[in-house]
Amino acid sequence: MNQKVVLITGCSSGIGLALAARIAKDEKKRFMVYATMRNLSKAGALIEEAGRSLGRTLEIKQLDVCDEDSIKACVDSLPERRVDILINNAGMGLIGPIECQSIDEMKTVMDTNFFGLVRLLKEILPDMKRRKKGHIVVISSVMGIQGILFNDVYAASKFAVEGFCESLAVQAMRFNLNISLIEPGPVITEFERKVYDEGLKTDLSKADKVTADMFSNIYLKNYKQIFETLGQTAEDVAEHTHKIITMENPPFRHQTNTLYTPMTTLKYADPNGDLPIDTFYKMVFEHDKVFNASLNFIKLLRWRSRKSFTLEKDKSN
Ligand SMILES: NC(=O)C1=CN([C@@H]2O[C@H](COP(=O)(O)OP(=O)(O)OC[C@H]3O[C@@H](n4cnc5c(N)ncnc54)[C@H](OP(=O)(O)O)[C@@H]3O)[C@@H](O)[C@H]2O)C=CC1
Ligand SMILES: CC1=C(/C=C/C(C)=C/C=C/C(C)=C/C=O)C(C)(C)CCC1
Repeated sequence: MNQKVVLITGCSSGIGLALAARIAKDEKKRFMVYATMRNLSKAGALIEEAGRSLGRTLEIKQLDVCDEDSIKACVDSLPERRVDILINNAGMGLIGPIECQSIDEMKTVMDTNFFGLVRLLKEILPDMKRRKKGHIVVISSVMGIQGILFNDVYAASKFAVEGFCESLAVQAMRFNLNISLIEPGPVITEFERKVYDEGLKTDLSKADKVTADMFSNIYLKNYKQIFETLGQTAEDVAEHTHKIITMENPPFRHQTNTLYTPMTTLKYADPNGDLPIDTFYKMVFEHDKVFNASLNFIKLLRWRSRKSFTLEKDKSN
């Protein structure tokens, strides 16, 4: 059988883990998945989730996207160094006022989210070009097209990824290669917990009172609520991505969360760029009660539809 080789980064948790398991369990067994992570001692959750696909359509390998040697060693270990589909997923978040973040912290975010992709492509792209076959899939974010309050550096890293891929896409086309940017909104994973916990620990003494207050009492206060209301599961994002890699003509950009699209649409609706900024400002500072009421309303609708789905399932069992 002519299986496609899929290499995925950052599979110890969240979206990477869900993606590796979903693609390895493809109904038609179309893929051989190399699920990679920087620290193999964290493989337990993936091993459990992979079940019978482990050793058949899924293998686990070490790869740190910040370490060129580890990328090369991983690619060299693959049969004929072949990668048909690269899924660049490894990434990290960072929130807070820039006054309270060190340049080193910011560099780590850029190094992981942006240069991680660049390092992988430097290793894999020449072979894909030679074979004139391949699909580069990047887990970007809605923050790859739209900045969000207190996500300055994280959004910059995702904008960098998007600018890089958009530039590369024309060249890729010449070699019959596809590039797809997957743009999830909030997803309930370790990312959310890590970013929130780090956010709570931020030393706000370097920020002025207005900024510190905005971060604690507006951003952090709304953060959990946004994830609870609009958040998707990692499995949901994996399902979208599985669909993208099985398409004949995959799109360049794909947003996974329809509840979030009203926000991103604002970006495309105004060439001056003021509309999303004004709207976010008003949502936060002027219409916060309406904004919170809307979130609660969406939460209620989602709870009711989940409840009726469970009842239907119970009836049919
Ligand atoms: N959760 C969300 O709301 C959203 C997430 N995204 C993006 O999705 C991707 C996955 O995040 P998500 O699953 O949510 O978060 P998780 O924190 O659950 O997963 C991140 C993964 O990246 C890995 N990673 C971090 N640094 C490196 C590195 N140097 N080399 C290899 N792997 C590394 C982590 O490994 P380790 O366990 O060793 O730290 C982990 O496996 C990221 O690119 C993120 O930006 C996009 C939109 C929304
Ligand atoms: C929508 C919205 C907010 C927060 C959005 C968040 C928190 C989005 C998180 C997205 C993530 C985590 C993407 C990862 O790549 C604010 C600023 C509270 C108020 C204005 C409207």
